[in-house]
Amino acid sequence: MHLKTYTSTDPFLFENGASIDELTIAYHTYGELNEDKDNVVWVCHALTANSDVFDWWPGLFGETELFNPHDYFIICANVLGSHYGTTNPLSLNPRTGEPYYLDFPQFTIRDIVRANQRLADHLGVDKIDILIGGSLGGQQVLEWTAAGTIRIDKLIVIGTCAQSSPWGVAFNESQRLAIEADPSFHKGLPEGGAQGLRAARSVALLSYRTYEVYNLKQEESDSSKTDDFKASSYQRYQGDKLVRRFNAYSYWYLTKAMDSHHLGRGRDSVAQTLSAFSPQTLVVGIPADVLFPPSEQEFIAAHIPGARYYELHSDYGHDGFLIETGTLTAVISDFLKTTQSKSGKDITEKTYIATL
Ligand SMILES: CC(=O)SCCNC(=O)CCNC(=O)[C@H](O)C(C)(C)COP(=O)(O)OP(=O)(O)OC[C@H]1O[C@@H](n2cnc3c(N)ncnc32)[C@H](O)[C@@H]1OP(=O)(O)O
Ligand SMILES: N[C@@H](CCO)C(=O)O
Repeated sequence: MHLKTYTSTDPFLFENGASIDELTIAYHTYGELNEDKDNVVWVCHALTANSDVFDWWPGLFGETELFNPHDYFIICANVLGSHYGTTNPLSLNPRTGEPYYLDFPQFTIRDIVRANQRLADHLGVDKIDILIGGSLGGQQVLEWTAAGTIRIDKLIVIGTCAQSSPWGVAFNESQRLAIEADPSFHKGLPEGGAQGLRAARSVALLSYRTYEVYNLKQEESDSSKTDDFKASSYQRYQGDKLVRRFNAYSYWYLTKAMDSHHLGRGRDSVAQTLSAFSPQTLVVGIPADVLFPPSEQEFIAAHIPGARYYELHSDYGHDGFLIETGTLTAVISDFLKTTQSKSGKDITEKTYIATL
C-alpha cells in the first residue's frame, strides 16, 4: 500500500510526435494478483487526485469496502504529467538537467493511457477485470478500451464524456487564462503560477458543484453583512488548498489533455468506436453535473452494446462521484451481480436502471 515507482528507460513517444527519454510512473497496488490473473481492478484518477485511491475514494475503496484488497488486486497509477510522482513538467529533463516546465510535450488522454499500459506490462497484468474512473478518469477508461491494447472485462464510467465538449474546453481555457495571467508562470520556477492556480481552482469549483450545494453550505445567517461572505472565503480557501498540494504546470497540461479527448480522432467516429466495445459496461450520470451533463453519459450508454445506465442524484453535481460512495457501492454491487450471472453471455439489450 505504499507509493511505488517504475521507471522505463525506453523513450516514450507522444501522440504529437515528441518524445522523452524515460518515463517514471508512480502507482499504488493493494492486494495480490491471483493465479488466474483475473482479479484486477484498475482505477483511473481524475484531474488532481493521485495513485492512493484508498485516500481519495474512501467509501468505495478500502480494507472493508466493495473494492478491497482481499477480493481484488487494485491498481491505481498517477497519470502522466501529474504532480504525484509520475513524470511531469517539474521533472528534470535529462537532456538539459533542468525541469521541463513549458517545454514538456503536450500530451493527450491517449498518451496517459499508453503510460498506463506500460505499467500494466511491467506488472504482468494482461487482463483487467474492472476498469473504473470518473471525469478525466472516465476519459482514460474509454480511451484505453478503444485502444484495445489489453483485455478488459468490465467498465465503470462516471461523469465523463466520449469527446470533450466546447463547454468543457471553455471552462478549462478560463482556468488556463487565470494561470497564464500570473507573471510567475512564465519565469520557470517550481512555484510559478501559484496565484493563477488559486484562481483556476475557484473557477473549476463552479463547474464541480451546484447552486443548491452553495446555498446549503455557504448560506449567510448575518443579514447585516455587506462583505466577507462565506462563499468568498470558501473559494479562496479551496484555491489555497490546491496550491498547497499541486502545481500550475501539471494543472495547465492536464486540462489541455482533457480538451484533447475525442474517441473518434483518427477512427471512424465516436459512435462507431463505442459500438465496437465488448466489455460489460455501467455508465453513471449525475443530473446536477454541469460539466459533464447526463446527456453525455446517455450517449455513451446508448452506443456501447448492452451498457447499463444509472442516474446518481447528488446536490454536489460533478464532484458527487467522489462523495456519494454509499450509493455508488450499491449501484456497482448490483451491476457486478448482474454481470457475474451473465458471465460469458453476449448482452445485447440496453438496460436502464432508473433507481435502486
Ligand atoms: C495529498 C492530498 O491532499 S490527496 C488529494 C485529495 N484530493 C483529491 O484526490 C481530489 C479529489 N477530491 C476532491 O476534489 C475533494 O476533496 C472532494 C470533492 C472529494 C471534497 O471536497 P472538499 O474540499 O474536501 O470538501 P468541501 O467542499 O466540503 O470543503 C470542505 C473544506 O472547506 C472548508 N470550508 C468550508 N466552508 C468554508 C468557508 N466558508 N470558508 C473557508 N473554508 C471553508 C472546510 O473547513 C473544509 O476544509 P478542509 O478541507 O481543510 O477540512
Ligand atoms: N474535484 C476532482 C474532480 C475533477 O473532475 C479533482 O480535483 O480531481
